[in-house]
Amino acid sequence: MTWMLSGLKNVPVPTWPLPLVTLARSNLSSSSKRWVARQKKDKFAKMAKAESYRARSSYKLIALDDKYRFIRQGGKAQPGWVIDCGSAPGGWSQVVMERLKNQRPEGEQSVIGIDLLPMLPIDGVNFIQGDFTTEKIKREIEAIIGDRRVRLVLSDMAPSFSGHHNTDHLRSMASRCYHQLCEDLVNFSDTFLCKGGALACKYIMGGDEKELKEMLESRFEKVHNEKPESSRKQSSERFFVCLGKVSDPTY
Ligand SMILES: C[S@@+](CC[C@H](N)C(=O)[O-])C[C@H]1O[C@@H](n2cnc3c(N)ncnc32)[C@H](O)[C@@H]1O
Repeated sequence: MTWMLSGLKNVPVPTWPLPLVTLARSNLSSSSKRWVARQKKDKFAKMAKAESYRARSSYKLIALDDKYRFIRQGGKAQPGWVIDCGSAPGGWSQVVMERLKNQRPEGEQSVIGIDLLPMLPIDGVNFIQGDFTTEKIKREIEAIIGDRRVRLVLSDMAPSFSGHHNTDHLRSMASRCYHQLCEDLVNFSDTFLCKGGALACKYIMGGDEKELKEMLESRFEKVHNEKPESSRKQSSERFFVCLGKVSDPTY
């Protein structure tokens, strides 16, 4: 059985989309049953369903953007690409497209979504399946963006694990994997993000966040540390919102 450490919560959840009622009746561990019960009560899960968002995580991006306005810099969509790393199932890409609505020429794609997993199409989103750190994906991005700039990089990425681990082991592995993902993301934004551009990324608290913040502060004019209301209190995830990249991209 394959398990994924979801970015939305720090409990193992199955990676396939079984209906909650099936999960509730199946032979699940007590922690997974608690997760199913929480999902049924969860205000943001209900809102996501009602508003047709593919994930409750959409509300995390909505809260961050309501506060810092990085999707439409200056209140008006700026030319250039938005890259959504770890985009599947598509909740964040949906929010970006919604906020860019009527602000891009008809038929023009303005968002690149990248994920290890497949993602159902979203109008205006150019999806690439693969690992964002690989040369292959970087070449595909270069082919898409041509000489246009990338003005925003988003990451809600979460590492996935397989096998059976005790909780402490899983937590420490998660912390190390997140840190590596964040470092890879900083290198990625060094390569693609334009001067003046913004980066919003998830990280989890685990001891290395000071080092990560310093890396970001050396590259951006402002680095804000946020915990949106929709991020569960018991989850150690937080978000950095970094504004005003100080240098040009290197690609
Ligand atoms: C919490 S989910 C993202 C949810 C998404 N923001 C949404 O709102 O629908 C995290 C995603 O990160 C992806 N991911 C993890 N490592 C990755 C990598 N190296 N390259 C691309 N995607 C990755 C996972 O496959 C997973 O789908």
